[in-house]
Amino acid sequence: MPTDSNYTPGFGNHVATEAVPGALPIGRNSPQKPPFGLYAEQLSGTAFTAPRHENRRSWLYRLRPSAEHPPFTRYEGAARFAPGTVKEPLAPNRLRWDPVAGDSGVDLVDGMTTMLANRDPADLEGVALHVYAADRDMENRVFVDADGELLFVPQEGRLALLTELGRIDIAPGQVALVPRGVRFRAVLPDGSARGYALENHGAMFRLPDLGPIGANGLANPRDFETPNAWFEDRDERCEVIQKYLGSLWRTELHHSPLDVAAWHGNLAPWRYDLTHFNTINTVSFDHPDPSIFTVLTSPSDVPGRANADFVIFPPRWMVAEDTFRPPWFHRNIMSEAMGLITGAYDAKAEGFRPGGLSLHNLLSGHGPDKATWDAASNANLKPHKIGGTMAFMLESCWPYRPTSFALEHAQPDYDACWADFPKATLP
Ligand SMILES: O=C(O)Cc1cc(O)ccc1O
Ligand SMILES: [Fe+2]
Repeated sequence: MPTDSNYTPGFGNHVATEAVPGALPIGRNSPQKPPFGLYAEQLSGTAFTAPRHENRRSWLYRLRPSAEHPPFTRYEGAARFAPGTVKEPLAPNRLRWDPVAGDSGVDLVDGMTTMLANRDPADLEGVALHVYAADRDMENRVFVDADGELLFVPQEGRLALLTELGRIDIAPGQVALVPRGVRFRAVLPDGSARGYALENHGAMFRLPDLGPIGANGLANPRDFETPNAWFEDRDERCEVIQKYLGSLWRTELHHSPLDVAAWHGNLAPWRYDLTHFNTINTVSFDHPDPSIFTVLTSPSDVPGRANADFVIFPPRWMVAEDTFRPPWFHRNIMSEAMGLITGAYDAKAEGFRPGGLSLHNLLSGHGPDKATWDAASNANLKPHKIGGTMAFMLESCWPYRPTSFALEHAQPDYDACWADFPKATLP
C-alpha cells in the first residue's frame, strides 16, 4: 500500500513541511522576520551537543510563541494519573490485572490510570505504564508531557492525535509516538477508546541494531510515518494540562497552541502499523530469546541493557523441532510488563485478557502456566500458525513499582496458574 499522502515515510528523518505555502523559511532557521510574522521556535529532544547521529530537534513556525502563557497551577482532575507509586516495601510477587474499568464522560487525560512506574521522571531514566479508557474528545484543551515521550498502543477504538506537528490517526494494531514536550489533543472517532500509554523518561526510542540479521528486518524504517504540518487557528480559550516532574499542572491560553503552520527537523511524532513488523524466529529448534521481537529500544548507559525495549508477539509460524515451543520457564534480571492488544498469548491459556496487564518483575519465576505447559509438552510438533494475536512487552532494566490503585486491583489468584506441577521422576 503506498504511503498516505498526509504522512512522510521513514524513521528519524529530517523533514521539512508547511501547511501554508511559503510559511517555512528557506536556508536559515531563524530569519529576522519569519514569513507572515510567524514565530520561530526550536524544540529540543536531545542536548544541543548530542552526537550528530543521536541529535534530535525541530524548528517550529507558529502563530504565537509558546513562551506566552500564564503561570501553571496544580491540576486537580485525573486522580488516577501519575499519583506516584507505592512507597512500602514491594513483595516479589507476580501480578496480573484485568482491563481497568473506565469512568464515563472522561477524555484521554482524565481517563488515564497509571499502573506501573520505575524511576523518578527527573532522573531522565525509566518508564511508566498507563492505561487509558475515554469516551470524550479533548475539547478546548491539550496535553503535554514534559516527563517523557508517549507511545500509544490502542486496544479498542481509534485515536486521532492532533499534535503541534501534525495529525496522526491510529487504530488498534497501530502505535503512535508523541515526543516529549509536543502538545496534542486526542479525538475519539469511534466515540470511545481504550489502550495503553507507555511513557519513556529515558533516551528516545530508536530502532534496534540488527547485527547478523543484516540490513533489513524487524521494524523497517520506511514503515514509520510522520505527519505533514497541520494547524488550527482558534482564538478561543484552551486549557493546557502538563505532566511535569511526576505531577499534573494546568494553565489557560486564549488560543489553541496547535498553531504550527510549518516545521522542519527530525524530532516529530510518528505512527507505525505493527502488521508491518518482519517477524524472525527459529527454523530449527529451541525458543529464541524475545529480543528478536524488539520493535523499539531505549538504551541505558550500560551497553546492551535497555532502559526499555518495546517488544511485540505478533502472529507467526511455529516450526521448531523437538522443542517446547511456548516461552520457557525463566527468571530475568530485566523486568517485564506485558499487555495484550488482541487474541490470546501463547504462554497463558487463560486469565490474560485483551486490555489486561501483567508484571513479572526482577528475577520473579514465570513462564508457561500449567495448562500451556501440559498442552505444549504433548503437542504434535507440526508447523502451526499462531494467528489473531498481538501482545506486547515493555521490558526495562529498572524494576517496576505499581501504583496503589494497581496493587489494590490486581487479580487475587495469579500464582494459582503455576500451582501443582508434577515432580520430575529420576531413574
Ligand atoms: O514472560 C513472557 O511471557 C515474555 C517472554 C516471552 C518469550 O518468548 C521469552 C521470554 C519472555 O520473557
Ligand atoms: Fe518473561
